[in-house]
Amino acid sequence: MADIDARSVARFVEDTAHAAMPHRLYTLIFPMDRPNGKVLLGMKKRGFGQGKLNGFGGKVEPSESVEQGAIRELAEESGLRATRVENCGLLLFYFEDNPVAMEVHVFMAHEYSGKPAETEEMRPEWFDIDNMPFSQMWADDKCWWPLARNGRSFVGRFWFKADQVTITRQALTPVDSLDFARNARNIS
Ligand SMILES: Nc1ncnc2c1[nH]c(=O)n2[C@H]1C[C@H](O)[C@@H](COP(=O)(O)OP(=O)(O)OP(=O)(O)O)O1
Repeated sequence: MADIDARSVARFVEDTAHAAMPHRLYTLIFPMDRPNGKVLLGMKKRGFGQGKLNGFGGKVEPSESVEQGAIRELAEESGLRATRVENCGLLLFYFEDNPVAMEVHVFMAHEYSGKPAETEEMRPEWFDIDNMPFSQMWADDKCWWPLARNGRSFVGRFWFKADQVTITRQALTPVDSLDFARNARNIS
């Protein structure tokens, strides 16, 4: 699974090559119900990733932190208001037909209020954390979900073909801390 060590992944995110590379910031947040072993996913009804089950999230606005963006997107897409979140992963996606990389900051929501409600963008549904519907999710999710599910922080890089299904190369590693990702910003 992991083909490079944690420091080299961290260095990649920090180094000048990545810093100079066009990339856009996104969030991805998973409301967890640990006592019942459940996670809330949403069926994406429109736009990028339509027809896939995923966590909630989207583009980070210039005026907000990635954490604020994750909480906002969760509220907009599911109706839940997160009150305790944890940054658990960083995913970098490259597509062969797009020069702009996606830098996705992954969160777990451990405490939240409200009831999940269908929105224009997402249809929420609870799933068993040990029986995830990977065949309906992005192809990378089955690689890193076991780390997230077990409370490990991780950094992953995935190179996709234009079909948005086929992964041609990947690197995934657990990390002790995601502090190095705190200064994330959009590069255009
Ligand atoms: N490969 C993969 N695995 C897991 N999750 C994702 C991917 N690729 C992705 O894009 N994602 C996630 C990251 C984000 O949470 C969404 C994509 O955000 P998007 O819906 O395009 O952003 P919004 O800001 O909500 O979009 P609009 O409102 O402009 O439609 O998927």
